[in-house]
Amino acid sequence: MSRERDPRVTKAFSAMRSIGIAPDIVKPVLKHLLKLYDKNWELIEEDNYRTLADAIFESESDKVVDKNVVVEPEPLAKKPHGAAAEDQGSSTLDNCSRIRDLEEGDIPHSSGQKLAESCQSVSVNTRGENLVSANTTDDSCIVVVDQERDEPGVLHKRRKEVHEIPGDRNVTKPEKELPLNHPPLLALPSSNISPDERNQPVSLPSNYGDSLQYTFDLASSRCGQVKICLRYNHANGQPDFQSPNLEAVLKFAEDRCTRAYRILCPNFSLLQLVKELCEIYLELGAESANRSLMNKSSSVCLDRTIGSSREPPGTANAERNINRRVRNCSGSSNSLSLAVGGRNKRRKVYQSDDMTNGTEKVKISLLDETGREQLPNFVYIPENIVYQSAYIHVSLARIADDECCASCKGDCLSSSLPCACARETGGEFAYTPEGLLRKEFLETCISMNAEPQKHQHYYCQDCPLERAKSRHKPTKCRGHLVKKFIKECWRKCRCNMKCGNRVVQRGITRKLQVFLTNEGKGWGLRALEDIPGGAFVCEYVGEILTNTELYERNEQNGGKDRHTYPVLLDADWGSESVLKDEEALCLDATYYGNVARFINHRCYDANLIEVPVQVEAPDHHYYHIAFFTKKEIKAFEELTWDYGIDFEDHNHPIKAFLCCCGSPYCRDTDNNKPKRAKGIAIR
Ligand SMILES: C[S@@+](CC[C@H](N)C(=O)[O-])C[C@H]1O[C@@H](n2cnc3c(N)ncnc32)[C@H](O)[C@@H]1O
Repeated sequence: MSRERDPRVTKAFSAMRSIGIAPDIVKPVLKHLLKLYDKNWELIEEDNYRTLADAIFESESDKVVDKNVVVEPEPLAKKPHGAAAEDQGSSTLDNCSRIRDLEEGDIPHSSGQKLAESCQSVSVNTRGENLVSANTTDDSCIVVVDQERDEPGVLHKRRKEVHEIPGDRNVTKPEKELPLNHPPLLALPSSNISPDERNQPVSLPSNYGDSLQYTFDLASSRCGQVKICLRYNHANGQPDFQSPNLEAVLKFAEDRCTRAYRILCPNFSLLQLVKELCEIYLELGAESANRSLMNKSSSVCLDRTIGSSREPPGTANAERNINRRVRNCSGSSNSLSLAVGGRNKRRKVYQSDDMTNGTEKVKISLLDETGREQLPNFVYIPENIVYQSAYIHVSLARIADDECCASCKGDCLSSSLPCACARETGGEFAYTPEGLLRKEFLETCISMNAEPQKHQHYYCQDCPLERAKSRHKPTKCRGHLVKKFIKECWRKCRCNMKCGNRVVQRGITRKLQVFLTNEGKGWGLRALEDIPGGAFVCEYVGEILTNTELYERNEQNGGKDRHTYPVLLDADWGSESVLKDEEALCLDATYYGNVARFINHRCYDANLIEVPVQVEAPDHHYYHIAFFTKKEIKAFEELTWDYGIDFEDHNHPIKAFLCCCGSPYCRDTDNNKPKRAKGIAIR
């Protein structure tokens, strides 16, 4: 009987085939990866099989190195870069074949230069439009940036004038005037690159460190052209060396950088990075007052600029950064704090590549492009922690047998009947096998949030909220919405950690970033990848306080904190006649919290929704607040949540902020009046 092939294997083979890799090459690598990742297909399938493709390319290049013979690889119709099926036509670089398509007169010639098939040069301009390949005589690659400039001290020349700059000995004049959309055709044999009168090239000597067998030259001309020459001397000693296709080199390098430096921008481009390098070089060179800085430390600063996780090239922010000047580099080598100066003013761009200090499974970066904001002062914690008096007693004995699935095995979602935990959720699993909220569950939660008055409420006999406000004369309870809970499987359950009914407890998996918003809301949280609707994003984590402790805390600081972050855990408050003080709980993320403390409010059409999730405690006094996407979210979209503030409630102990959510349904009718106090109590 023939065994049926796992559809995931078939898919992997076909993804690789689409980029020209034969199954016999794929098979051993895939096998190895499956073993390495303990059959975790997600890691292999991620980014359209990027890991698999990388592993194949690595193993192929290892073969070449190991045997010191060139293995003729399968012709790579397309090279994976983010997507295996990327269209080669969208590639930004041409290789030698393109040159042959050009007219003879268009091919750049420099004096005495012979064209060799093996090497290409690339030209880019600041508009990112013109790229050309040409051949040079040695194994170096040359990048030319043609930047039009009109700043004093830097000549502004149109492209067709570029070749007429006196003193620019390195730039070859093409015979013909180029069509407007045609790239500048400049081929510069690296050996001929010499400094012009103004800017000396930055050059690392070939004996810079024992292993550094390359030279790296940067030179600029008066017309604003910057030339980079890279020479790798090892190649000279290898008779079999063949210059690789430049397009492949760039794409490999992009892939490698993306992984090594954890670049999250899908549009990361090495060419853009090179372009920025040239532009920074030009800008520094143009500033004569900074000449000494340029001579002494520019190479250090440039290294840092590139090595640090500034906005990845290719993004709007990277474009903006081009106009900034590096004046000073500070911070330790792994601190990504970088000082960037504008022409007349100093600016600081605070960045951290992981504000969680390694406490989450994924890194979460922090970015302030304006340099205006103080870094948030709080301690990052990935899980809630009791401040002092909150009564949270977690013990196996308190979990009754019918409150867990003690007879389940493997993945509860794969069983035809809902397990005991699912019965606690309301008879059905809340999650799909893909780990998303089921549509009906999500829709009910959204409707409950949008129109709470249409849903059932609990009314406490003795409301802890009112009691905290006035011990002697508490007013009537205003009601607490009866919430829809998720009960996840936990320790006493016999399913495994990969069970589909364990989502929130696995923690953050999405790529997120804390950034400074432009609308005056302070810091905010955004997605760095597309996230489907119904996906878990993060939990609201903070100190677990009793309602009284929260009230006292607020009294003590007199509402001085610009941002306060309490959330009530009031789902069960009305179910008991008198709730003990230590059981009326809330979460405060002001001093201890996670990324959720940065989620800003948006009236009605926020993209996140909070769902109460029970993990360890069997009662509803304590539970987790989990944020799920209401709909698909695009990369770089800010993540928002409707705090449920009644902006008209002027008697609330904490004054609401002036809402700048920008929603067409904004409930704050006061938002064109003078600013109110900041700080809120959320729900
Ligand atoms: C949970 S925090 C969100 C993170 C906060 N922006 C920060 O910088 O730390 C809530 C505070 O953010 C600010 N905020 C949130 N949403 C806002 C909005 N729509 N308009 C104005 N301020 C907002 C308010 O100061 C509020 O007290």
